[in-house]
Amino acid sequence: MTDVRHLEQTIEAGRILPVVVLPDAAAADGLAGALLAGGLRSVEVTFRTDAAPDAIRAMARRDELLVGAGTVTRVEQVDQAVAAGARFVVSPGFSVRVVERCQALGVPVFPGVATGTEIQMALDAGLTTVKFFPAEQLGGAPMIKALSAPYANVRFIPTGGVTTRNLADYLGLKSVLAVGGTWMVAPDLLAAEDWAEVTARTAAALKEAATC
Ligand SMILES: O=C[C@H](O)COP(=O)(O)O
Ligand SMILES: CC(=O)C(=O)O
Repeated sequence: MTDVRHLEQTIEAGRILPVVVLPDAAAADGLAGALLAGGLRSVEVTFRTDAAPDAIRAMARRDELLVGAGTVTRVEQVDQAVAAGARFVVSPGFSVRVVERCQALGVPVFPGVATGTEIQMALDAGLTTVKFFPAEQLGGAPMIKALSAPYANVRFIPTGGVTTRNLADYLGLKSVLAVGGTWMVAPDLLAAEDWAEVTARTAAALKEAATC
């Protein structure tokens, strides 16, 4: 059983959760090294490609990196993710079945929410940290601020359209645990295995986040 508080503290320390879509698991170790070199200690590897389980397995070998699974929409993906070494699970939406499977396995889960209804589903399931997705399209930081009024104990991980341009708007909110995004692990960088640029963007993002 993973200590959720400790895990959330690790994610909150960097305040950035890179969302990785990796076409080929062969690039996973290079990517892990690039993120660590940039100063990041947590990453979400999405099940948007078949490479996800092998990529998670490869990245989870690095003890200093907290590796989670993203875009987990089905129960069998929870099992695959956990078997590969994922320490947390993220979904773009709220699935009762996915949440219950994670809870049965003792794996922290951050379901996606877009409305008060979904936040209440999370609260009913005993969860107080959720992904807010797709953040910019849903109204961005002002929307989170509005939702935080009635749901004062909920922490959000906004993802979707977050970049260095609007990072501070989100991280300025107490209710935001961290922001998720792809800008430091953009598909063109991963395809080119441009680890120097991944490290540079990661370090720049962390530097900016530290000022918020
Ligand atoms: O795939 C990841 C999420 O959809 C967020 O993507 P984005 O940071 O490129 O908007
Ligand atoms: C949106 C997101 O983070 C996910 O697909 O899990």
